[in-house]
Amino acid sequence: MPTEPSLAVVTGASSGIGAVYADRLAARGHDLILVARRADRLQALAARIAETHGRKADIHVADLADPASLAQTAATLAANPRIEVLVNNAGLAKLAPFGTAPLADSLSQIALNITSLTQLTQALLPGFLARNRGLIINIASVLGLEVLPGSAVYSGTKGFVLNFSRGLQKELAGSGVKVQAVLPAATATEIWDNSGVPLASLDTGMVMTVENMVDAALAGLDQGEAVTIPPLADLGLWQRAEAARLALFEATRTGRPAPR
Ligand SMILES: NC(=O)C1=CN([C@@H]2O[C@H](COP(=O)(O)OP(=O)(O)OC[C@H]3O[C@@H](n4cnc5c(N)ncnc54)[C@H](OP(=O)(O)O)[C@@H]3O)[C@@H](O)[C@H]2O)C=CC1
Ligand SMILES: N[C@@H](C=O)C(=O)O
Repeated sequence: MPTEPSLAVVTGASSGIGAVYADRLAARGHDLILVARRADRLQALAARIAETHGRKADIHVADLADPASLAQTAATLAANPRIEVLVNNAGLAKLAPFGTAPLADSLSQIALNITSLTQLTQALLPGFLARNRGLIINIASVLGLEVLPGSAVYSGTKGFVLNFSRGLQKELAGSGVKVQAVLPAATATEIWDNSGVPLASLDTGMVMTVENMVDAALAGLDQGEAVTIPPLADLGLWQRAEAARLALFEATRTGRPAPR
């Protein structure tokens, strides 16, 4: 009996990193559900995917920062047992000093980067666990590891994505459900011009193409990496940082105040 190809959901598929993930997952044989607000962009991508890869891409137009639209999206996805992959990619950056930034900018970053990612994961995970099969790719950022002036809220949201992913990885260990956190560094997408820091103002030598970013992230996935930092050549740096982080945590489990 021929089986239907698995379905991959990509949020924020209308541009940048999400659009390339959609292309690459289609090339790997997945049908797709493309989620974002801009229907015209999603339709154009769905047509390209059908033509290039012969895969079916449905579009789901939603504002994931809007609670009602998010709830409707979560319910629709939860009801689809063919979904095997969730790429939590939709994200927003507003890079400005917190003290003077509009509160709405902070809250919209939290709503999209944290709340929607959490709610969509919660919607799909029970089905993944019931079928003991699934993959969740959470797009964080290297700005989840470091904070620059102007990135307090954005970095906070991406720190959440990294730690949320770590928690899921521990809870799901031994199951057929895998979670990868991806921490891109600067990548040439629309996010920059929308963030208040124009892409053209960045040192071009530090900016990756979207295609290179996604292909490196998928190479990390294929090698079983739990956390992938696409431009990081020296994996030992990450391993030493992780070892130091765990040693620091262990050193707090004394139950006593430090002598100082
Ligand atoms: N580019 C970079 O340098 C880096 C990016 N990242 C992360 O990568 C992810 C993708 O960003 P990137 O491709 O760069 O940026 P883009 O701005 O190109 O893409 C963002 C995507 O999110 C969607 N989106 C934005 N707001 C909403 C919303 N309210 N509801 C639904 N979808 C929404 C957009 O679609 P639409 O407007 O049609 O709704 C778009 O498809 C983000 O999580 C970002 O934080 C991490 C590190 C570096
Ligand atoms: N998305 C970028 C900031 O706008 C980043 O995470 O580096």
